[in-house]
Amino acid sequence: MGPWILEHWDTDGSKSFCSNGSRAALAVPGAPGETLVEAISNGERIFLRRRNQEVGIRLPEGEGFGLRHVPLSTDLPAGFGWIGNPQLVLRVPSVAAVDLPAFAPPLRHHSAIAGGTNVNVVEVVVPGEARIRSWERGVEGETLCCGTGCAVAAAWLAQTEGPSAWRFHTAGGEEVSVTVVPEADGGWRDLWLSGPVRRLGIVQPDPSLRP
Ligand SMILES: N[C@@H](CCC[C@H](N)C(=O)O)C(=O)O
Repeated sequence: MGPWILEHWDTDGSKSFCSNGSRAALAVPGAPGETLVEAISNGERIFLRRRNQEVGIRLPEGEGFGLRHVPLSTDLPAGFGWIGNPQLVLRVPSVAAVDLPAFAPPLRHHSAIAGGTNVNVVEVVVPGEARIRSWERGVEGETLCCGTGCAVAAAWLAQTEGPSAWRFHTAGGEEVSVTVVPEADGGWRDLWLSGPVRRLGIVQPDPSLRP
C-alpha cells in the first residue's frame, strides 16, 4: 500500500501542515494497530505509529526543515524553526503570566518573518519538562495544543541547553512528549512527537459534499 494522503485546513480556510491533525488520523475506524504508517500530510512526508493510547508522528526532516535565525528585537530568548509551518518559540519565566492575546499578535505578523508565524511561549520547569502555550496562525487565537510548536520548542531547547527529550504540559491540560536528534546546522533528525489520541465520535459526511 502507498502512503496515506492527509490534508488539513485551519479554521480560516487556509491549508497547512498539522502534526496533531496527522496524529488523529490513526483514530479513524479500521486504522492499523502498531504498524508504522507512512503518510504525506499537506505535502510533507511523515510517519505515524500507535503505542497503546498514544500516537507518535515522525516530523519532516532534511533540507529546508530546522531552526534558523530571524532578526527579532526581543529581550526574551527566542528560536524560530520551519517544520512544514513556521514556529516562533520564546522562553518566558511563567506562561500563566503572559497576556497572550496582547503579546502574540505583533510577533505573529512580524515583518522579519515573511508569511507570519505561529507563536509559542515556553516555561522550563526542569530540564526536559516545560509548560507551553501557543497562538496559532490560521486560528488567530490560542489553541489547546500546537504539536508542531511543541516539536520546534523541543528542538530549540535541545540545541541551546539540552536535553534531547522533552515533556510539555499544554494549555489543554494534556501532555505531549518530544524526542529529537539535533544537528549542528540547526536541522534535526528523528524528531518524534507523541501524545494521546481519542476518537470523539464518527462523522457521516453530507452526501451532497462528495466531489
Ligand atoms: N496553523 C498553523 C499550523 C498548525 C499546527 C498544528 N496545530 C499542529 O498541531 O501541528 C500554521 O500553519 O501556521
